[in-house]
Amino acid sequence: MLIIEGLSRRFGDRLAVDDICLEVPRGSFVGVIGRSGAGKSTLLRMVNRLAEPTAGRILWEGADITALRGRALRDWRARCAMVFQQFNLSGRLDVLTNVLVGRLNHVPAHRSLLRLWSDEDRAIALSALERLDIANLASQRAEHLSGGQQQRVAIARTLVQEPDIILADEPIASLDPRNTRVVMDALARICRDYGITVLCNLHSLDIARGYCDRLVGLSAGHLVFDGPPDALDDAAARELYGLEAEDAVGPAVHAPQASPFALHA
Ligand SMILES: Nc1ncnc2c1ncn2[C@@H]1O[C@H](COP(=O)(O)OP(=O)(O)OP(=O)(O)O)[C@@H](O)[C@H]1O
Repeated sequence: MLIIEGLSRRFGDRLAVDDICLEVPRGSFVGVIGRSGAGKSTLLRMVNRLAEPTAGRILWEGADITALRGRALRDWRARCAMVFQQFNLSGRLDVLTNVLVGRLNHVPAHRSLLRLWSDEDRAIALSALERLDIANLASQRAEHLSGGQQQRVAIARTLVQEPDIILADEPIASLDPRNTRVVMDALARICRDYGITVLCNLHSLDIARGYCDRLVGLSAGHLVFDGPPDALDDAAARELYGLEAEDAVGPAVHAPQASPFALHA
């Protein structure tokens, strides 16, 4: 269980996140929604301590994450993997090596520095690529892949970290509709198959409603909605998005039902 207690973050005189409280059971797929500047990224970044809270606490399985320092903090960051909009791959390195970077916390420093990956680590990385249906790309340079393929490599990299939580910060913002589905399907499958908690910032309300089992809506740093997608009616969407609501509210883009987690390159 992830518990967020009275979490705030101030930048100068602006409260980016203001006194947020949440309880997220393990294995949830939570969509964090709201207009630009609402505080979504800041909230996610605080969970893995890329941003420091000004006030409040974050607890994971009862442990106070906000108090972690040094090695314990590095371990937490490995268990709390991030997926970014811009993939953050090393373009000149091949796909397999990019995924192996996710194993850094599991191997001795001298081996990772010399890139002496064990057969076991390679097998784990290949297996993650297979799970994402891109094992055939293992030897290609990352910069030669499409955006959707690169995001799947980034997700494979998080998988080999063996995380408890995946924090996905606008993971589909730079993808076309087809790749959007492929990447969201992958996150949904990981959440379901491995019981990994996924917190996913999304601009598209349609995608959030179609894929997430819970939506958390932020407005100017405040929590203004927390509930299942069906409970987000037009009035709630209007409170979240204001004048943008008519653009934001549309039919939900549902994960495919017949073969919900089919992935195609
Ligand atoms: N490092 C920073 N320094 C100063 N202000 C910041 C910093 N990071 C975020 N902010 C401010 O905090 C507020 C929330 O930003 P945040 O990036 O969390 O919002 P967001 O909902 O993720 O927006 P977007 O959807 O555009 O990414 C914004 O007003 C932003 O300008």
